[in-house]
Amino acid sequence: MELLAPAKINLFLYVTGRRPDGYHELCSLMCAVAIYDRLVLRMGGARSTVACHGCDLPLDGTNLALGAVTVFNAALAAETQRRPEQVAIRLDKKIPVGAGLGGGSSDAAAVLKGLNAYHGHPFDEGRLCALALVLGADVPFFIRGRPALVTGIGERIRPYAGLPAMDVVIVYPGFGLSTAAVFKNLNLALTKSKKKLRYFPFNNGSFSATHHLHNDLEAGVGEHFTVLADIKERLCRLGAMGAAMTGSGSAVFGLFANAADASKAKDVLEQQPGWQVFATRLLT
Ligand SMILES: C[C@@](CO)(OP(=O)(O)O)[C@H](O)COP(=O)(O)OP(=O)(O)OC[C@H]1O[C@@H](n2ccc(N)nc2=O)[C@H](O)[C@@H]1O
Ligand SMILES: Nc1ncnc2c1ncn2[C@@H]1O[C@H](COP(=O)(O)OP(=O)(O)O)[C@@H](O)[C@H]1O
Repeated sequence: MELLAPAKINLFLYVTGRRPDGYHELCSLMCAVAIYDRLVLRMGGARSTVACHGCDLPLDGTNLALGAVTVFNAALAAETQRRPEQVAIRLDKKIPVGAGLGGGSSDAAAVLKGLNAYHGHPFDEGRLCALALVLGADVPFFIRGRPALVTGIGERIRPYAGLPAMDVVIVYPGFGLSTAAVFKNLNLALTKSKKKLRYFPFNNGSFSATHHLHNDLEAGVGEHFTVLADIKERLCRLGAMGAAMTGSGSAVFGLFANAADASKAKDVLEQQPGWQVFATRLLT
């Protein structure tokens, strides 16, 4: 079975609070983009394995693709009459790791959905999302896959229809960041998000690339990595309607009105040694 796992960007991300268990409450507009990891699943065998191509990831249960097999098989054994099977996964990694592009989460969601289809859909989408949340806060979004307003720590997902088709240039600056470390470094008192959130037309307004891009995690990361502000400025000079860091970084994206402008910006930015640049589009 062959699966494609798309990356995502956070068009805006507000941190609205902190739970007693340390996780943060968010309000984020998320959309998948057309950059894909490719996974090939071979069913059967004595034990589940993962082999990664294109990057150096752990190959044990901490690999989110393999973790998804364990979570799925445990639920299958406990909640249905079906017999779990071991799975050998080949993962061709295209999404930069630790970039705020959700690659690991998307790999996990793709495996959960793929195994669910293989076994004849024993779980509905709601149950799959609950299994996904065990693997990571971002994983339920990828189960649904459509543009969404995401709240809670990532488990409340409301489809959002107000996103226009847009072209996106994503710049990975050559280093990844740890999501946990970025949240730890956040000064919640400075975000004052609840007040700012009032300005977004949640119910039926449409998204504006010039007004609504925002990321509460950006200031803290930007203090340590000034290259992010540099990337944003260069994207805007090259014609982006707006630019922001995605998720907990390190990647920065710019939104463009058309594919020709996005492609021109990519050609310029990828001259920079160490940067990996993608010209892609929102999967609206
Ligand atoms: C920030 C976001 C925004 O979309 O994306 P990324 O930048 O990671 O892609 C997500 O909330 C990340 O989701 P995900 O990457 O699945 O996070 P997890 O593995 O569940 O959590 C890693 C660590 O980040 C912190 N964390 C994560 C999510 C959240 N809502 N609050 C948190 O405080 C916690 O310290 C947690 O231990
Ligand atoms: N299949 C996977 N793909 C990417 N990262 C993975 C995977 N499995 C585990 N990880 C771990 O997850 C962390 C980053 O995940 P990733 O989804 O790439 O970044 P982000 O959370 O910033 O979007 C890294 O520490 C990486 O080792």
